[in-house]
Amino acid sequence: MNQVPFIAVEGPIGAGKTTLATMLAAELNMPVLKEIVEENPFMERFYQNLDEWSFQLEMFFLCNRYKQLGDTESKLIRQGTPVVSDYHIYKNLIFSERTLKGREREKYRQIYHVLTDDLPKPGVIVYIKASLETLLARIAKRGRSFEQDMDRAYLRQLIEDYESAMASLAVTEPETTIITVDGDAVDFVAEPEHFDAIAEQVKAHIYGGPVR
Ligand SMILES: Nc1ncnc2c1ncn2[C@@H]1O[C@H](COP(=O)(O)OP(=O)(O)OP(=O)(O)O)[C@@H](O)[C@H]1O
Ligand SMILES: Nc1nc(=O)c2ncn([C@H]3C[C@H](O)[C@@H](CO)O3)c2[nH]1
Repeated sequence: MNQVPFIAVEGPIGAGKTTLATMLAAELNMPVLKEIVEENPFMERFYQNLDEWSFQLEMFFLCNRYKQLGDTESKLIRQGTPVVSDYHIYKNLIFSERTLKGREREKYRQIYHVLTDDLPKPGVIVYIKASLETLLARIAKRGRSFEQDMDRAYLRQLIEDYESAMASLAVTEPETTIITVDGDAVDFVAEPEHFDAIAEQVKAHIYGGPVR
């Protein structure tokens, strides 16, 4: 890779993105970019009534990520500082295609492309995939009140949506390396060698991988 390394950790809700991104940033000595959650004023209402609040929630996430990634590009990447992020901007489309319908979905798509087409895209995505059981256990362990009654069907759908999205990114953005982590079998928190194996793969791509 001959450009400034930009790594994104992705996966469905509770997969361990923030945890792994923070660990990778420490290992690689890079700043970590974390998405805004608690400050989102629509989060609680969204989980109580998806149909009513999804457009506001998706727009809030989109505007926040647009600002964060714009700042990251100007203040870090363009200055030569590599970054690890706990999300990829594409997740906006993964969620919005699931939560929005009809005209709102169409309007959101247009705004998404206008805002994101020239944002920096990561060269490496670490995709944590995990079963419904694993995700539910982690969501329960983390204990955010607004997530505790999450509809299982919604989470199950998102697992599938993530699978399709990663398969489609592999085709539409072949220059992006996708490292898939089996979140059911690999425990990068409890097993140092599991984390080391992921970190080695990332290092191989950013320092020793093919020149992009
Ligand atoms: N490999 C793991 N083994 C056990 N617990 C884990 C593991 N990874 C993360 N956790 C725990 O699971 C919970 C969710 O992790 P985390 O917040 O990193 O997920 P996330 O993917 O960033 O979530 P979100 O999609 O909501 O942003 C946390 O309590 C974290 O400590
Ligand atoms: N609908 C929707 N769209 C998004 O872009 C999005 N990004 C994150 N989330 C939800 C998942 C966790 O509950 C919580 C923290 O990740 O916020 C989202 N929900």
